[in-house]
This record gives sequence, C-alpha cells and structure tokens, in this order.
Amino acid sequence: MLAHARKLAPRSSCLRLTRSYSVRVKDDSRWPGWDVVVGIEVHAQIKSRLKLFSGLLCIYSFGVEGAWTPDYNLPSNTSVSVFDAAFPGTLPRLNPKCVELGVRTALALEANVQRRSAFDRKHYFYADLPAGYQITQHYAPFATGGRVMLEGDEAFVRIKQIQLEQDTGKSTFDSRRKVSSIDLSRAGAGLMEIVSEPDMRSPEEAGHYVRTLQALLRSVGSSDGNMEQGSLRCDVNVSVNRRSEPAGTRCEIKNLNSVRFMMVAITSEVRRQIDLLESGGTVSQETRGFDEEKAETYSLRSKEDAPDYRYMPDPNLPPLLIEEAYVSQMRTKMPELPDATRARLLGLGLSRRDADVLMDVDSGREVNFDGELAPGPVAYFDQISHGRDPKVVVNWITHELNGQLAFREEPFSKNPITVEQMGGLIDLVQSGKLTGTAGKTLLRYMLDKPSGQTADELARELSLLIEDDDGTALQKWCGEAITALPKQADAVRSGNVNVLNKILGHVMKSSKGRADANAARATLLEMLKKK
Ligand SMILES: Nc1ncnc2c1ncn2[C@@H]1O[C@H](COP(=O)(O)OP(=O)(O)OP(=O)(O)O)[C@@H](O)[C@H]1O
Ligand SMILES: [Mg+2]
Ligand SMILES: [Mg+2]
Repeated sequence: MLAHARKLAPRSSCLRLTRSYSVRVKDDSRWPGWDVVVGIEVHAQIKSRLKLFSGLLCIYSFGVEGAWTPDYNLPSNTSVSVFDAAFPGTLPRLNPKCVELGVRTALALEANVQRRSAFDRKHYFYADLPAGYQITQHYAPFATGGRVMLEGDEAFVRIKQIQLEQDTGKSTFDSRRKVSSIDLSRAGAGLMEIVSEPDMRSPEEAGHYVRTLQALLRSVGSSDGNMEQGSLRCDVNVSVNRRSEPAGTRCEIKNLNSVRFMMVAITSEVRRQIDLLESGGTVSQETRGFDEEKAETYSLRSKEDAPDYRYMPDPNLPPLLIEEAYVSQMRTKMPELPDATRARLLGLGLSRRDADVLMDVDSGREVNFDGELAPGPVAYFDQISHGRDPKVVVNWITHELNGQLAFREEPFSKNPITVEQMGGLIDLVQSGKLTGTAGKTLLRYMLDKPSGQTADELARELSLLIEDDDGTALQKWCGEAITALPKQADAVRSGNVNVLNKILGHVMKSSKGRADANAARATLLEMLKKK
C-alpha cells in the first residue's frame, strides 16, 4: 500500500520525498526494526457565521449575533432550524461562504479544486443526527491532492482529499442520572474533512503535521483549528510493519482532544500493535478510543461491527460547480501563508523565537462575519516596524502589549492602541524622552483609557516626559531623596553601597518612573561622594 502511495507522489516532489524518506526510515530506538505508519483524518469546523445548509447562525463558531468569539456556555438548542432538526419537507440550501472558506483551505494545502463535486448521504442512527444521515462528499469531494510541508523536517504529507460535510449535534451522557442530553445547536454546522495519505512515520511527525495544519487553517481564516474546544477533531490511523515488509493493518483512534494526547495515543497504540505482533498475534482493523488517564487505547468496535453507511447521492442538492475563474479570484485574495511569513520575519532580523511568538499571537486572530481576517499582530508589527528597529518593535508587541492584554484576559483583537500611538510610544522611549518604565506606564494608560490622542500628548498629560536634557530634574529628585533618607545616605557615604537601592527607589517613586535608573544611580553616587 505504501509503495503504491509513493508511486503517486507528485513528480516534481519525488526527489524531496525520496531524500526525506531515507532520513525518516532511520531506526527509532523506541521500536528498532519496526516502521510506523500514520494517516490522519481531520475534521475542521468552518469559520462561517451560518451553518452549511440551513442558513441558521453557527453559535459554535461565532457565539450569538454580533459576538465574534464562540460562546460555549450558551443554553443548549438555541440555534436549531427546522432543517437542522430534520422536519419532513425541509430542504438544504448551500451556504456559499463555506465553499469559499473550503476553496481557500484547498489553495493553502496546494490541493486541486474540482470543477464539479457532489453531496452524498451517509446513513447511520444516532440521537444527535435527527435526519438519520449526514450530508458529506463521499464520491466526489470538492478538492483532491495537495500537501502540507513540515517545516524543518524536509518532508511533506500528501493530502488525499478535502470534503465538505455537516457536523452532528452534541450528546452528553449524565452517568449519575443515566440520561443522555442532546444539543442540536451544532447540528448542521459546516465541517471540512481533510484526509491525509499515510505519510507520517512517528508520533512526533503526526504532531508536527497537525500543528502545521492548524497554523494554515488559521492563516486563511477558515477554522479556529482548536482541538481542546472541538473546532478541530482528529481521527488517527496507525499501523506498524517490520522494516521492508508491506504496511500493516490500521486501527483508527477517535476522540482525541489535544495534540499532546494525540501523540501519546499514537505511541501507546504503536506499542500495543508491536507487542501483539511480536507475541505471534495479528492486528485486526478496528476503531479505538483513548483513555487519557491510563494513556491507553481501547477497542470501540471491530471492522465487522462497522456500520454500512449506504452512501447515496443526496437528491435535494445539485452538483457543486466551481468555476476556474472563481478559483483564480480566490487565489489573488490569499493571505500570506505561515512559512512565507516566518521567512519574511527572519529576513527582517527577528530571532526565530520572536518570530514564533509573534505568529503564535497572530494565530488567534479573528474573522469577521464576511470571512475577512481582522488585522493581527503580524500586520500590526509590519506597520509599526516601518522605519523603526524591528527587534525593538517586536519586543514591545509580544512582551509588553501582549503581556498586558493577557493580564487583562483580552484577545489581541481588543487592543485599542493604534499603530500611530504604539509607534509614537516606541519613538519616545528610543529617543530617550521617556524611560522604559515610563513607557510601560503610558502603555497601561493607553489600554485603560483608549483615546485618539497621540503618545506624545498623553505622555505630556501624565507628566511622564523627561523635559530637560541637562539633568536638572534628575538632580532635584536625587537631592530630595537624599534629604528624605538621611540615615541611608550616611550609610552609603560610609561605604555601604547596597543601601543605595533604597534611595534609588525613592527617586523612581517621586519621579513616577521618569528617571532613568542607571543615570539616577550614577548621580546619587556622585552626590554622596561629594559631601
Ligand atoms: N496502513 C495504514 N496505516 C495507517 N494509516 C493508514 C493506512 N492506510 C490508510 N491510512 C489512512 O487512513 C485514513 C483513511 O481515511 P478515509 O476517510 O479514506 O476512510 P475511512 O477511515 O475508512 O472512512 P471514515 O471517513 O468513515 O472514517 C487516511 O488518512 C489514510 O491515510
Ligand atoms: Mg474519513
Ligand atoms: Mg476514518
């Protein structure tokens, strides 16, 4: 199966794949002599305001009307249309925004958008699926092929296909009352199923793939891609084989809710399969769950119990036709993808760490109701660093500003400080008119009291500016501090320099942080020596 898969690798990338493969089949000391094969089906919730077919609000992606962030605490069944609840006679109508976000995802994954695709019904019975079937794209998905480059690994994972489908409702079992509750608010929300080829060779590579995919989805604004919150769900297929033997039988692990647990689940599943084969047993194809506490997978159902989904074309939906011109237009609207952003930031002289932190803050940025990305920290950085030292700017954004926002539990999108204000603040500090401490005070003030005033005006208003360059203010603050703390001053005069910090503290306090600590220290020492 693997040999077959490799034969299908895009021609231009064969060289890379061969090279990376030879690197990747290195013996793993955890399981010498064995190859691990992983393929992942990712279900990503589409970040559209409305559901896939019913025109109803998707509160799982957007919260109630007007709110930008998901509200997971809303009462259940608050956003359910007659179609979502499968009332007889109701008909689906495709939400074009979901198609647009799907196409953007396909382009980010270098997949081929199909001119003609179609919707099918996948039948099974479950209480959170009122229609008794899920509308998906089984026979003709809207995008096929594609790949995700794993940065730094010189490897990529091929994408088999991407399909549009409906989400189900949510069922919660209360074991105490022995009652299942059904919430249909999620029913009918749009999902993209992104199916990878079995190209990953270790738990770490699988983790790397999902993280890279998350960053891609967020960069094009098509999904939050958050495993913890359920906006990204992974079914992980794992098999093992002895080196040089064909790929083994796969088991599929479901219900994983973080990348870390996914990697633990793969590791424990690999161990289980190898132990089974080494003791003479065989692996049977099955669906397994993951117990986080025991760090073990357990059987959910075997292949024999697998439902027969009786796929059939949905008679209520015409084929989905996507014109070449539409795809070209989408291509021109594509934002910069994470690899390109990182390379550009490194090119500006940022450290790898700073670039990663900035991009990590950026990954949480929001999409408005029209699916347009709100300008995030990277765009903010780009505008402010124009004509300024990028390293200084990134420091103010990632450490000071983001730190303050995190402290206030506000997302970056709630940052009220304009590009001009932030730039002005940085200029004041860089030119020595404001000390670093006073700059931080000004930043906090700008967050507390958003206004249209410039950084300069605000600093003046708060008397934070170091007005005189000849140091008379500093002399005054130091003199006052020495008078206020005569005992400590005497101690310093008689050689106990440690006590200086007390006097320095007084200077910093009375100057409201305007004094430069180093200059104040030097001035104090000078004054105390003289007397
Ligand atoms: N030998 C293997 N080892 C590990 N993964 C494999 C192997 N063969 C196939 N896979 C992976 O299994 C996944 C199969 O997903 P696909 O959606 O095609 O079918 P499915 O799991 O049978 O159907 P469903 O969508 O109903 O779960 C793919 O991600 C593929 O890469
Ligand atoms: Mg699948
Ligand atoms: Mg599957």
